[in-house]
Order: sequence, then C-alpha cells, then structure tokens
Amino acid sequence: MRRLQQEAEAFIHQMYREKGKPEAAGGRIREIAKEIQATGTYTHTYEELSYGAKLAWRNSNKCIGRLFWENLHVIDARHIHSAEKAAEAAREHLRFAAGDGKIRPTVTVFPQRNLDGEDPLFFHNHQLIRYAGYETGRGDPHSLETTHLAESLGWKGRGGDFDLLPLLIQEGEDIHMFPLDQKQDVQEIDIVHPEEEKFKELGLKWYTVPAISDMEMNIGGITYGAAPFNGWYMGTEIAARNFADSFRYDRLKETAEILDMNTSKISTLWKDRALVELNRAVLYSFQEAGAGIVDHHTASEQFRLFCGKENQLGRKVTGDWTWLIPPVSPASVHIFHEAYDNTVNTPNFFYRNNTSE
Ligand code: HEM
Ligand SMILES: N=C(Nc1cccc(CNC[C@@H]2CCCN2)c1)c1cccs1
Repeated sequence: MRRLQQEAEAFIHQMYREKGKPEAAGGRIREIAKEIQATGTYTHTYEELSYGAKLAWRNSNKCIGRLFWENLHVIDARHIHSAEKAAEAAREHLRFAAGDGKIRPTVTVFPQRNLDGEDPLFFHNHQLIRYAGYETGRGDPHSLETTHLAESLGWKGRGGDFDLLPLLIQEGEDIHMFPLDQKQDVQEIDIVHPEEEKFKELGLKWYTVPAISDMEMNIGGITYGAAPFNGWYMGTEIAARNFADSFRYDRLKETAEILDMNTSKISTLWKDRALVELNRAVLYSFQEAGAGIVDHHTASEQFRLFCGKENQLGRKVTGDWTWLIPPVSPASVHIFHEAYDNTVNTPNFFYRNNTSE
C-alpha cells in the first residue's frame, strides 16, 4: 500500500507539473489516498491514463520513434471484461491505427491487474498481426510457440509463409481464439524492387501495422497487463531482421542470387549488398503503396529532434544505445556516436514475466 501510494504521488506530481497546474496535484493525491485506503488500489481518470500512456512511450529507452510521444491515441477499453469484446476492440484498434495509409500511433488499454496480481484479460500474441511459424521451416520461426498454442486450441494454418495467426486472448483460466479479418483488419504490402523486376520472385510481403500485444504498461503503480500499442515500422525491422535473420525468414542468400551477386565467398560482401537492396525494396514498396514507414536515417534525425526538444524543456532523455542504433549501417547515424543514460523510469512498458501462464 505504501509503495502504491508513493508511485501514485510521483506520477500525479509529474503529470500536474508538466501540464502547468502543480497546485492541483495535492487534491487528487488525497483523493487517491482515500481510494487506496478503502479498496487497496485506485483508478486513473481518462486524463491520467492518457498522459500516463504518453509518458510510458516517452520513457521507452529502446524506442527511436519517441519524437511523436504526445500524438499517441489512447483508447480506454477498461469497461471490457470478455475475451470476445476484447477481440472486437483489438480489431477496431487495427482498423483505426491503419487509417487510410497514414498510420496513427495508438494504444488500447484493457482493465488493470487486480489485487491478486491477475490480469482479467491478456494477449498471448506477440503482436496483434503476426504470421504463423511451422516445424516444416515455413513461416516465421519467431511464431513457433504461438502457432503451437493456436493449433492446440484447434487452429489449422495453411502451412504457408504468411498465414495470419488468430488472436489468442486469455480470460481468467481460459484462452479464447479469434481470427482476424484479413481484408478489413490487415493491410499487407507485396515487396518489389525499385529497379530489379526479378525481385518479386522472392514472393515477400509484410503487414503495415506493428502492434505489440505482449508487454505490460505501468502508470503510477498500476499495471495494465493488456495494452496493445502500435506505431509504424522502421524499414530495417522488416528488411534487416524479419527477412534477413537466419533464424527468421533467412532470405539474404536468395536475394543476392536473384540480383546476380557473387556469393562465392563472404568477402565479396554479398550479404551487405543484399541487405541494402532488401531495405531499399521494403521502403520503396511501402512508399509506393502510400503506407507509413520510416527509413533509419530519417528516424535517427527525428530522434535527434526528440532529444533536442526534451533538453530544451529541461528533461533528461534516457535511452538504450544497443537498441537505438539501427541494424543497417549503424555508424552512419549520429546515435552510434552518442551515449545514453539507460535509467528505466516509470510510467513505462515492460515485458510480461510469462511464467504466470
Ligand atoms: C510511431 C512510430 C514508431 C517507430 C518508428 C518506432 C520504432 C521502434 C523501433 C525500431 C524499436 C526497436 C524494435 C526492435 O528492434 O525490435 C522500438 C522499440 C520500442 N518502442 Fe517504438 N516506435 C514507434 C512508436 C512507438 C509507440 C507508439 C510506442 C508505445 C506507445 C512505442 C514503444 C516502444 C517500446 C516499448 C519499445 C521497446 C520494445 C522492447 O523492449 O522489446 N514505440 N520502437
Ligand atoms: N515499429 C515498431 N517496432 C517494434 C517496437 C517494439 C517492439 C518490437 C518487437 N521487438 C521484438 C522483435 C521480435 C524479435 C526481434 N524484434 C517492434 C513498433 C511496434 C509498436 C509500436 S512501434
């Protein structure tokens, strides 16, 4: 109780100070103290939930995209208690976030963790949109576990490389499964190359809205175990990791071969050349389709602006250098040559310790 009170006070003071009404904090803190006294916990107002979620984003040390933290759309779904309604809200989130190409950074907040440390609802999905992975080697190896869980609940995938996984939502002790509507909820882009016609023979595609659904959000001592959030992709995530990692889609060699590169020895740097072409193709394909995406150079410049603004406002930026540098040409962006304080502040997003499942 003491700890909850202290975390609540710290958050309320920060929020009211940043909103230019520090004198109003005291009254709200007393109100929260009474609620904690009476019930053991407290409930955020929508204003507190909204600002808290924005602060959680601003405090995300591994995130290069924080310049836009104040533009986060916060959907209050704390009235939802059934897996069915949660699935509908998740699908609505995806449709809203996709906009008509211009992706809206959005978080949907489901009911907070209860006093027994249980989440009324939570997602087993890593992201709301994700492709299945199979023992055959097809699909996304990163999804093997989630695919097994879906299959154990009766789901049958087609065994391809891009089969959309169903939503897997736990309500109490039971896991419920809901398919996404590929046409309404998911926008996908076929990956083509700006110059090389043959590139499309790779048969690659990816979805436009990354929506992380397996992290918990902590605001003022309250934990939201289901708070899926989306932004837009940085091209390297798809091209340099999802398509290139040997333990993911592992397409580097095939890309090099299709582009007639000399792959006879690693010292020809064919991997590096294939990586750049994959990244150019992903950026080109998304941009041609009018789908939101950012290249790692633009994203790094936006991060530089974010740091400048924060410093101007007298706030210290915290960051995790090892995640902030892009996986392609890292030393070609200024971030590589900077140092960042990796202190973890709250509000923030944290990994769920999945042992409870
Ligand atoms: C708007 C466009 C955004 C871009 C381009 C962006 C970019 C990124 C990238 C590239 C990463 C590293 C991911 C990886 O390497 O796997 C990342 C991490 C992260 N981002 Fe952002 N982001 C954006 C918006 C957001 C939003 C809206 C939130 C939350 C409200 C957010 C929270 C986070 C968090 C918590 C991490 C760390 C995840 C982890 O620890 O695994 N980001 N971001
Ligand atoms: N662009 C994004 N990328 C992103 C952000 C946070 C976390 C992740 C997932 N990181 C883990 C994945 C899974 C294996 C390696 N990368 C991606 C966003 C996702 C949600 C909001 S922005």
